[in-house]
Amino acid sequence: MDRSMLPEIWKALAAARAAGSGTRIADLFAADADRFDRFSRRCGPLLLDASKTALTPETHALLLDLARAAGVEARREAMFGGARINATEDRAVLHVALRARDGAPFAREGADITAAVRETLDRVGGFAARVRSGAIAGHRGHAFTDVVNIGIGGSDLGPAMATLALAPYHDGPRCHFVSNVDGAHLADVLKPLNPATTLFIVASKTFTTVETMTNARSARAWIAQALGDAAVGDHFCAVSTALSEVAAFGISADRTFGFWDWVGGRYSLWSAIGLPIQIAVGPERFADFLAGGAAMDRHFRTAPLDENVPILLALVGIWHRNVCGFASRAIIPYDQRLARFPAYLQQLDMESNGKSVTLDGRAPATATGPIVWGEPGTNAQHAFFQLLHQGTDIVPVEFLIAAEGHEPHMRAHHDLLKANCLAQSEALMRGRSLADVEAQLRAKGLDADARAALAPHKVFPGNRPSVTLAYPCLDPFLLGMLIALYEHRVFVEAAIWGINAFDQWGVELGKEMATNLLPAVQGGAAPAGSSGSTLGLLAHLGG
Ligand SMILES: O=P(O)(O)OC[C@H]1O[C@](O)(CO)[C@@H](O)[C@@H]1O
Repeated sequence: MDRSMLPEIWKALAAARAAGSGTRIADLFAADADRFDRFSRRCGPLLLDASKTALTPETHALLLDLARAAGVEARREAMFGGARINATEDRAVLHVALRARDGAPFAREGADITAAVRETLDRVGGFAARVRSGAIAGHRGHAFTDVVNIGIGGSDLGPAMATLALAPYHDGPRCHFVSNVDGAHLADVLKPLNPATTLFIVASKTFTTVETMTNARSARAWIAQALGDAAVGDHFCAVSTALSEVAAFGISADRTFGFWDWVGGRYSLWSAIGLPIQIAVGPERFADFLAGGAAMDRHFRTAPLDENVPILLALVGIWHRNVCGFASRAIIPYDQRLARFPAYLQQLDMESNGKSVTLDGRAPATATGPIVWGEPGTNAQHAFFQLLHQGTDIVPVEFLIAAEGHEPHMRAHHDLLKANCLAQSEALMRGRSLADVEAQLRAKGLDADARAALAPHKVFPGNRPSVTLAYPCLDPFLLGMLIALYEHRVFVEAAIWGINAFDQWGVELGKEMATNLLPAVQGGAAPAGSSGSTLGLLAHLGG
């Protein structure tokens, strides 16, 4: 099978979708007692249930053919083998090497990179351990009570999301995250902190990102003003691939942790960028986190396509995006500590797959990455679920739920959380018919006119798809599995679409224009060609 077969398979999928359009998801359960088992897959403690979608054995088989014809397996091997699959940046994509724990060598250009990875992560772990114990202290000898990570995008979202997710394991200094160039962010974070007990991590792959460097310079001034210039070195460390830029900023080599151009920013929390996670929960739990990622990698690489969890999650994504035409997907963790997970996935998914050009420079034959959004349940139910249940757009939902919370003394809370999560996927699927609504209203004693006026508003169309990821408990290992699962999902979808998931040229234009506009904001002339709108806004906002 090869890509020349894709048009035929897309056509067969469209035909199967049209043929099945009269069948509701709920009816598929009635027709198949094994539907849950047929469309659920497991990887260790993680279960993916895709049975509440309109997939049938026929469409599932076609989707698997799509993956085969698109060369997903060969591309997967190319990634694990260190090929330069990020063609537009001429880079290998080897974040999987960061979490390899079984001693298997990872090679790039024929050279084993495992030793360098191990050495750097051991250095990071050693530094984190000494910050945690107080062996590394501030300029005046006080142990660090607070750590502020200054970074943005992949140098922020991963560590911020994971640190919150692992809050029950947090036994190190408090960790804070400053990303926005809006001075409000840094100011509000620093307000309650004591410079003498605060350590800054400047996290930037390039060490040129304007937001991060601006925040880092302001943080340096904050330390210098409170403790003197000589204190700065003791209160800063850095994570970057640009070691000379770090040195130029004034951070010493023994407090600088490198990584490599083959680690994309949005795939970097497994690297030294994970330093805040290591400081928060300790190197041993970070090792469990890496082990969870590695377990998902092994599964992704070795499980047959039909048993492969990332493959199924990707195929469901393709089904909804391309065959059903749904423009977005909602990520709803019924897990408050995954509150930042949707934002993290927005970068992972949308920066990777928000592309309109294929690897060979053409327009894609199909739509590519959907809009990804979400918030934790149950809060989301009281905010935007109205639209999910009764709106005119269908938004497939991805629910996440743990069997157990970390608060055994609050069992009643977790029972309610679980019941709500399961109820929502069931309600989205089943809906409520006009006949049912009318019967309910009749039972309440409403007369015919009142029933006719009210009933249409209380109808739920149903037949709205969702998948559920269920796991025993959100621990470091499980979190590692979950993130790696979504990374591989994004990878498989990109392989099917034929796009490069590892570049991000789409962020450049805005950065360039901001640089050009800065002088005008500061009272100078506006760049030639500025639109009337921008000129009007500049005048209104003032220099
Ligand atoms: O780590 P850096 O180099 O500061 O970049 C931060 C983020 O900026 C981006 O390049 C997008 O602007 C992301 O891909 C990256 O994660």
